[in-house]
Amino acid sequence: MRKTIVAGNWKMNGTTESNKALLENLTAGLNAVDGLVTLVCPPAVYLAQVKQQLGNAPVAVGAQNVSAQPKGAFTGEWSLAMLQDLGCEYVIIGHSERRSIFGETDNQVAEKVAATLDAKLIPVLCVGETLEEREAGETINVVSNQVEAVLARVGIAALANAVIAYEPVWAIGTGLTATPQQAQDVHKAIRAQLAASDDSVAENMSILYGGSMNAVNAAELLAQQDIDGGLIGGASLKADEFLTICAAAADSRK
Ligand SMILES: O=C[C@H](O)COP(=O)(O)O
Repeated sequence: MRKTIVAGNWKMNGTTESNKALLENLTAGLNAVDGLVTLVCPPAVYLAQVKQQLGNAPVAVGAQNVSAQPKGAFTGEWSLAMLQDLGCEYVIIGHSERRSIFGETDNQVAEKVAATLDAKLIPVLCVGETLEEREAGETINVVSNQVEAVLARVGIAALANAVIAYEPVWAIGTGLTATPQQAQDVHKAIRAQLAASDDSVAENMSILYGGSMNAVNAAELLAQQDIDGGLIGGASLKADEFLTICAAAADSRK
């Protein structure tokens, strides 16, 4: 059975104090559940703090981005070796904010995924369409091209070690959520795309939904057959909301 993953993307939020309180509340309320991964992705400057505070708690730590370069004169960047050094296990790659604000291309995203897989960390590859693309009926094409760019670079066998997150851009931070059916349709299409290369990779791939997932709508989204967790922004900054989503994810496995 594929893993269910509840990932908190803290984006550019937090302070040493607020991180400490958030993690205290989170770990106090969290129940370890077989097959359920709870993941937090703080800003890079706080990765060491978060990793240290979590200790042996059943919460994995990920970065929100990484350089595909191994080392050297790349001011402002950090490497996979540095993330390994800190004990990070996951890296969010190709988030729509990286694509739209920082101009990351499909090729750059593919290089980052390839480097992350080589380093034996787990990439969380983000894909998703804009509102214009959805209204033009292009959703499946857009998402499938984003997946294909990575598939063509790393191959299906390596991609088996990744996680995919479908995040409709129009639902991110807007309070607008894809309906469970809209999300399920895209997740199903992604799985079918993978199955065209390898049935077993497709069957075992965790495909997360992201875009205004919260304590109220999580259960219904997570009940969909092809939704295997969430990539949560705003609601991951509140321990009680995030814990409610984790509980809904645990229930969805029953
Ligand atoms: O990475 C997380 C997504 O961008 C979703 O963010 P949101 O839950 O604030 O809409």
